[in-house]
Formats: sequence, structure tokens, C-alpha cells
Amino acid sequence: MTQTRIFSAPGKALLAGGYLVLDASYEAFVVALSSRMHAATSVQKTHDTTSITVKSPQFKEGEWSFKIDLTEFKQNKASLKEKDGRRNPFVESTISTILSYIQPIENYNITITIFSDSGYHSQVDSVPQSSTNKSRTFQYHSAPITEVSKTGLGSSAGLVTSLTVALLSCYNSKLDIKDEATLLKVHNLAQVAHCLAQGKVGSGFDVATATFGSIVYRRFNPSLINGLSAIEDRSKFSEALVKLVDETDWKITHNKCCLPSGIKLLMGDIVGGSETPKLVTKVLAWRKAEPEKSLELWTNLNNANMSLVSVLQNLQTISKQNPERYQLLLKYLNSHSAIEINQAASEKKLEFSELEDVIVAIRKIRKYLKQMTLATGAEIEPEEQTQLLDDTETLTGCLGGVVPGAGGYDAICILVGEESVKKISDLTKGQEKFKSVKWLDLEEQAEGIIEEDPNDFDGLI
Ligand SMILES: Nc1ncnc2c1ncn2[C@@H]1O[C@H](COP(=O)(O)OP(=O)(O)O)[C@@H](O)[C@H]1O
Ligand SMILES: C[C@@](O)(CCOP(=O)(O)OP(=O)(O)O)CC(=O)O
Repeated sequence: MTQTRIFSAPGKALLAGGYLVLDASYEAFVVALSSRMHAATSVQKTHDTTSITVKSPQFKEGEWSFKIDLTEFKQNKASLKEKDGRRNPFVESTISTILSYIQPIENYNITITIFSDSGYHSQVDSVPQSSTNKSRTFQYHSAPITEVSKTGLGSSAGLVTSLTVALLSCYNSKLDIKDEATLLKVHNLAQVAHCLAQGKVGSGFDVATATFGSIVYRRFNPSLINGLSAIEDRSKFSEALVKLVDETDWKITHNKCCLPSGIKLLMGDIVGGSETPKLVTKVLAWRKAEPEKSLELWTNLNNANMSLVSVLQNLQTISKQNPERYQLLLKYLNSHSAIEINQAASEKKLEFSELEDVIVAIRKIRKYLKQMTLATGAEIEPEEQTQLLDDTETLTGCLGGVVPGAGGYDAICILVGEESVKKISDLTKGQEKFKSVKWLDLEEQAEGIIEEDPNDFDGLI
């Protein structure tokens, strides 16, 4: 019997809480994006050995095939061997984590096909291919996955999370991702697989967002996963993994939180890029060397981050409780820039002080990220980005913006009235001061893992 189920998980933009999220004392606000990673299953029962193939047809040599003798697998924690010696650490780690967790007795032939929305990677040297009914189009690249430039939406987290839920569904045809406990299980397994593939335990905000969607996130204690990776024996590893996934309170926060209606996130890819690990090393070294100064800065930045969350939630509440006033507020936003709104507020002429609250929160976040930049020497909001973000405050319909995640030269994220999105992207195209920005064709899509309609992928699989 063959069954096809397709699951997808979103990419991320860390709007508030970069660096602080590495420490469980602080929370971060992460926005889930409309660029998603999809995993389509095909399962057949077999009497031979288990065979698991992951295909990623958009990339050259995008196929990783493993034959697994289940008895041998249980006895030996050696890594899986790909048929042609191809490596994809995230694929290998996810398969071995799921098999260690499920400890299956019956054999299956499983094929999972991955489809990655175009926002994750540069589209240079790629051609589109659509499903028969044209409802889905993916870009096909001429190079292997490791050679295609990433845009920073968290492709490995999307891959691991969608592959985790897809593999689990192959062993449990009743798997329902609308069930909270199931979703938490997927999250825990995906975090383990992602950390083991990376060889380090990060904050996990990307995997949490891929699973739960737009959230306010607090991380887990790294010792939960560090303890696991030290276990050499497969059966002990499996036992510890089951305990960790099913019986341990990870003490994470993943409270749903999304942008208020009528306000959109616009993400600009910047020519250039930065290496997150290098920035993180500098920031953490300074934090260690300057405990008092850094505590003050972390506290101030955290207050600014949390005030952005609360003013956005306040707008969401107004949109529901007083929709007429909210429509007027959006109309005002779509005909003024942040500078103008701020000016009106200082002259006490502003009717919609809630808009000013968002602008002030964004400015505070930037102020403290700039202090972090100057104190640590890590180029989090470098001068070019400062200029660019200042310039976005002059655009009609824009509340301002930040450098997302670790910052640097990767991207900017701005908050914009929905009606102004197209105007802003058209207006900035020809302007010298915005020449380094390429607005990405994506928006917030607040849902985490969802199950897709297989008909939408006809002709692609
Ligand atoms: N569509 C995909 N198909 C197969 N593997 C993928 C895909 N997207 C990401 N990966 C895996 O994730 C790796 C990229 O991970 P990483 O360098 O951590 O980038 P990111 O910051 O985007 O997560 C790729 O080299 C590959 O192993
Ligand atoms: C600094 C950080 O807190 C946030 C980094 O956010 P990015 O969104 O920049 O992440 P990458 O996709 O890994 O480059 C590090 C972390 O939390 O892992």
C-alpha cells in the first residue's frame, strides 16, 4: 500500500531577541514566513530490509538513500551509510533520530520528497516547475544544495522539521499534527536531530518556529541535548531519547504571537552577508568580560523587545474590539511615514498613539542593538544598515524596521501597512539609497507545521 501525505513547515525571521534568546532568561519574538519546506511521503510495507530515500529534486544530486538492517541499527550507533557515499548531515541525523525513537520492528520502503519554496535560496541559475494544476511552483537549481546561496530563512530547520513529521507519519498513519502533544513530540525530535546534525546546541528558535509558527519563544536548557549526544550505545541512546522526548518538561515557551491584521512584514535581502557564528562569538566574549555592563544592556534590550511584543498585541486587541477605529488607524498609517507620525506625536496632534508606540519600541530595539554593536565590535547594526533603516522611516506606510536575527549585512525587516507594501517596493526600486536592498516575495504566515493537499503537488512528485 502506498500513501501520500505532505507536511510543510515555515521559514523564520527573528524580529526581536537576537543574542538574548541564547539565554533562557530572555524571550524572543519570531515571525513565521510564507516560504515553507514541504515533505511528501510514500510508504510501502516490505519483508526485506528497511529502505529510506530522501529526494530533493530541486538540487543536483539531491537524493540520499539508506538501506537499514533494523537489528544491526539497534546494536550499533555508527552513522547511516548512504548508498553512493553522498552526505547530508541533516537528512542522516533526522532519519537516525526518528528510527532511534520509534525502534521499528517492521520493515518499510519509504521515500520522502522535499520541496523548498523559493524564498530560502538565491534563484540564480534556476528554472521554475509547476504542479499540473499550477497551484505550486518550485525553482529547480543546476547546482547541489551545498553550493546554492541561502537567504537566511532557516533551511536546515525547515528541512529537519518537515522531514521529522513526515517520517513519523510513515510509522503512524493516524498521526495528527493538530494534536498539541504530537506537535510537541515533533518539536522535541526535530530539535534533537537538528542539534546532532550541527554538532552544537543552538537556541532552537528556528526549529520552534518551523514547528509552532509565529511565537514568543524561550529556549530549553542545552544540557537536555548535550547529555544525549554523549551516549555511545544505541539502545541506551534510544531509551534516553524516548524519556527526553515524551517524559521531560523542556520548559520552553512557544506562545502564539503574530503581527496585527493590516500590518505586514517586508523583508529586504541585502547585497553582502554575515556569518552568525562569528558575531555570536564576539558578543558572548564581551558579555563574559563585562558582566555588569552587559546585564544592563541585556535588560534594556529585553525591555524594548518585550515592549514591541506588547504594543503589537495591543494593536491586535484594538483590531478585534474596535474594528472601526482600527480601520481609521490603518488608513492613517498608510498615508504617513514613521517620521511624520513621530512628528505629529511630539506636537500632540496624533490621534493614534498606538502607532507611535510601535515606532518608539522599534527605535529602542535599534538603540540597544547599536550599543551592542559598538561595545562588542560585532557588526550587528553596522553603519550602512543604520542609514538604511533610518531611510525606511521616511517611507509612507512604514513604521520602521530592524536587522533581524544576528543582524549584520544579511537582511532588514520592516513593518508596513498592508496597502503600502507594493508602493514601497515600487518606490524604492529606482532609489540610490535603497540600491543594496532586494525585497523578498514573502510575508508572515503565522501557522507552523500544516498538512498539505497532495493534489496541489500532482506532476511534481
Ligand atoms: N531543500 C533541501 N533539501 C535537502 N537538504 C536541505 C534542503 N535545505 C537545507 N538542506 C540541508 O541544510 C543544509 C543547510 O543548513 P545550514 O547551513 O544550517 O543553513 P540554514 O541557516 O539555512 O539552516 C544544507 O546543506 C542541507 O544539508
Ligand atoms: C544570534 C542568534 O540569537 C540569532 C541568529 O539568528 P539568525 O536568523 O541570524 O540565524 P541564522 O539563520 O542561524 O544565521 C543565534 C541563535 O539564537 O542561534
